[in-house]
Amino acid sequence: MSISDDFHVYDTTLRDGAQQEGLALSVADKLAIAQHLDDLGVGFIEGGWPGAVPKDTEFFERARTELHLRNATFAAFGATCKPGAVAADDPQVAALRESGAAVVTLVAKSHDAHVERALRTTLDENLRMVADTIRHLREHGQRVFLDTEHFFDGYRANRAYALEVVRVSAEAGADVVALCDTNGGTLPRELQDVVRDVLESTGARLGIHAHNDGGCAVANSIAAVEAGATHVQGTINGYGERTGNADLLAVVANLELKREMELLPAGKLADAFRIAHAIAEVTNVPPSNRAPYVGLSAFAHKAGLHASAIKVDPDLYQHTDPARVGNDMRMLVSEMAGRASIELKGRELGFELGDDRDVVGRVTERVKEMESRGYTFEAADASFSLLLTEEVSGARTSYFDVESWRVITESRADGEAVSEATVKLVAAGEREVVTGEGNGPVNALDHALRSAIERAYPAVNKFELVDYKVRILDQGHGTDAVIRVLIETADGEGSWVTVGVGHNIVEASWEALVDGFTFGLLRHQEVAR
Ligand SMILES: CC(=O)SCCNC(=O)CCNC(=O)[C@H](O)C(C)(C)COP(=O)(O)OP(=O)(O)OC[C@H]1O[C@@H](n2cnc3c(N)ncnc32)[C@H](O)[C@@H]1OP(=O)(O)O
Ligand SMILES: CC(=O)C(=O)O
Repeated sequence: MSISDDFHVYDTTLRDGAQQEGLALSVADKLAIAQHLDDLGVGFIEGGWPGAVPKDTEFFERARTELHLRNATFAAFGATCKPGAVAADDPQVAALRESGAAVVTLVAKSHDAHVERALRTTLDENLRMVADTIRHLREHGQRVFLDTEHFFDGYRANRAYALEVVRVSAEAGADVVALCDTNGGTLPRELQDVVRDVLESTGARLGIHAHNDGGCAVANSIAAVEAGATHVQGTINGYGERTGNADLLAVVANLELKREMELLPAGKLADAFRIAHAIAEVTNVPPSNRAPYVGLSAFAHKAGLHASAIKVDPDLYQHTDPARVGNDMRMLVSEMAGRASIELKGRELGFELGDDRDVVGRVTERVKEMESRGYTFEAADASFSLLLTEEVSGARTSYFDVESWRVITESRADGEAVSEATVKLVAAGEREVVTGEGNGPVNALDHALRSAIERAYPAVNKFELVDYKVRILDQGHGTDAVIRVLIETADGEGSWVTVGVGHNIVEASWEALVDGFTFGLLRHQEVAR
């Protein structure tokens, strides 16, 4: 059962979202996403087009027994019957009937040129197809929503016909007529005027289905709701064909937080961040950091002036409290930092620096100076933490003293290139001279370093290099350029990022590697010996 019929939050991630280039969902993926959507509390989940896409037919079959929805109602998507045919005899309409979905969302033409040129039939025949299919499904006990393809372009070309499609649909029994901005090029003010006119002229219950080709899908959805639409369609993370559909979480968050509408079950908006990211894991499409509300950067502050005001009151630089959508405020430390940024970031990392103006001043200067040489701390919290520890305690955290390291790469007779590293260091009073092999120089150094210190610090065996990023900073200099390396290390419980910079890629990698191990040992509360 849907939560409330007064306003519909209608998700089409599994149908229109799946039309995104590069997104391919298995039936298991679709079931997992449907579960997340139900947990979020949307009213309707459009599961796909049974009868047209075999996976979607299977999805509806399996969903019946494998999913027990608490909040949402399934909708099956499909087209009206064909020109010259009756709905009762149409195999695709039969598939919609047999899907078991309580709701069928029919797509119909509402633009005269599409009826005549794409459907190759008359305007009257299209109206008959729409009415016949709606009536047929209603007689078989299904609720019908109607998606009017290309509605806004159709309205511009032939207002009377576009309105007639809405009227006929409502009279035939469609509960909602969703006006579709299929090509996504309509602007909010025009869209709002059209929605108002359709509402006044037809009295039908209206919905909105907006695409983002002009970058206005969320704004258009809100504009439609403000003009009287009571059904809003969209997708999680704005997935969809071309530039995507309206990002449903942004639409809902805006309406709940800025218009005081209650659309999801109480408290569920605070799951938005978690669910957007959980669904991105299933789709295997990296989530955009810059997504409104749920992006990692949505509440990340970099400019020093912002931080100084946020110190007084976070609301001074935030449009809403990130906790309301399950996100967090983050401070970014960079060359644009001021004292306040350092103080707030320090607090985030567990350092109370408020009373120590000298330390804050020194750290600010060091960050600016190091960033001017190519370091970046905003993505390397662990290196920044080590820097802070050094300035607070007066000494660099050190678990081992490196005497020297070297690495060679040889091409063997079999054509394979392998690297061998030698590391000489003193750990816990013992001198170690250790070699390590690897499929590249950094891999070899990683093996040698971990062998050299594992006797003194066994925790190092839990560390794993999970990501390695290289960036050439002054590209004009070719092989003489400055190189920045970011290394992410994990220990099964979490991960941390360190940075190294140098003219030599191996030298930069070594710096990031040593910081990575040092931070890891500190994290495991190993005592430097
Ligand atoms: C705007 C949207 O995103 S709507 C959703 C679009 N989604 C999809 O297309 C994904 C699933 N689609 C499919 O699997 C296939 O396209 C199918 C099974 C629907 C149809 O495949 P085919 O029969 O091979 O036809 P094809 O895709 O080439 O053409 C579509 C046919 O539907 C007709 N059609 C288009 N819109 C409608 C409509 N609203 N009502 C009835 N028929 C329609 C077209 O005129 C065309 O008919 P024709 O075969 O007589 O020329
Ligand atoms: C129905 C649909 O997906 C559209 O018109 O964009």
